[in-house]
Amino acid sequence: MHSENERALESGIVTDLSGRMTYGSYLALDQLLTAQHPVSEPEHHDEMLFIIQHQTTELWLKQLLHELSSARELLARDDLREALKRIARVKRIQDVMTQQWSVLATLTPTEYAQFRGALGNSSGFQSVQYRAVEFALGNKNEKMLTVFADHPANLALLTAEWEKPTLYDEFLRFAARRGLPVPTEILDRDVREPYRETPELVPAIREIYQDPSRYWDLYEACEDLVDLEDNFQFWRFRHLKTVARTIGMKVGTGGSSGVGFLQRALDLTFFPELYTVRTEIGR
Ligand code: HEM
Ligand SMILES: N[C@@H](CC(=O)c1ccccc1NC=O)C(=O)O
Repeated sequence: MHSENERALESGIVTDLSGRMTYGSYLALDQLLTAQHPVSEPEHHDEMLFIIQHQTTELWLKQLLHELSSARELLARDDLREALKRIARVKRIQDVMTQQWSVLATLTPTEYAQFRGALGNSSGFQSVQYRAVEFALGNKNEKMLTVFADHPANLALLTAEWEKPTLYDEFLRFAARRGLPVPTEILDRDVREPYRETPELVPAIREIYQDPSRYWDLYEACEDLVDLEDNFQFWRFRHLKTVARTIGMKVGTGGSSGVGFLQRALDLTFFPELYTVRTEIGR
């Protein structure tokens, strides 16, 4: 059929692109594709993968922040349906981020050890976008700001996030406007503090779970938030497991104990009452 095994270009295809917007110019590919700078000498083959894995994750983190900020604003404007649309996308992005660990898992401890020394004290712990996502979801920690003291733009980004209500704060304010008994101590809380479990909130959540058809959109929203937290924990878990298989129990380049430090993040929760209510359902 196609004996030459070559596709003819159609006459309408634009090939003279001078002075026009192009794929590369629109996407700033000259910058994006020249931003990989291996530091190992001689250059280690696997360092490129290490860089690309982090850079792609940072791009997705940027998109997560974009969606989470928008979800929060939509909730503040009482537009729960649109906010849930944003969260649906967040969940899909988290799936990709978690799946992506399997690529880095092809990096053996032997290979990584050959360029780890070149990384100095750099560490994912210093990811400002990761920290901003954690803040947006309620895991606020003022001490984390000190890590960015050397970088005014990052410090400004994270400080702004630290001062904003979390996604859960906005959801609970919305629920209160819908007439649910959200305690005022939550509505008036200092949003720069980590979100802490408030037992007095559980009855409001229980009301939603006991009568789904009455509160269908809120019910759906609660389950979406639980999905989001689950997904976040899956990402943390895959990170932990990748770290364990790559550096074992070595201390981290960022100065932490390594696996033990990452393990303790798995005990954190963004939406505690959404889990507590599960113990009470059907009682
Ligand atoms: C072989 C690959 C990796 C190893 C061995 C590793 C190791 C570690 C270690 C030991 C820590 C604790 C902080 C420290 O003392 O350095 C850490 C934190 C962190 N890493 Fe990685 N990591 C790897 C890949 C990645 C990738 C691909 C990302 C994606 C951006 C990432 C993001 C993070 C983040 C966000 C933290 C802070 C976690 C928290 O505060 O709970 N890491 N990593
Ligand atoms: N903390 C890692 C180093 C590391 O993974 C890393 C180094 C530079 C930039 C990002 C990194 N990723 C996650 O921590 C280690 O201790 O080997």
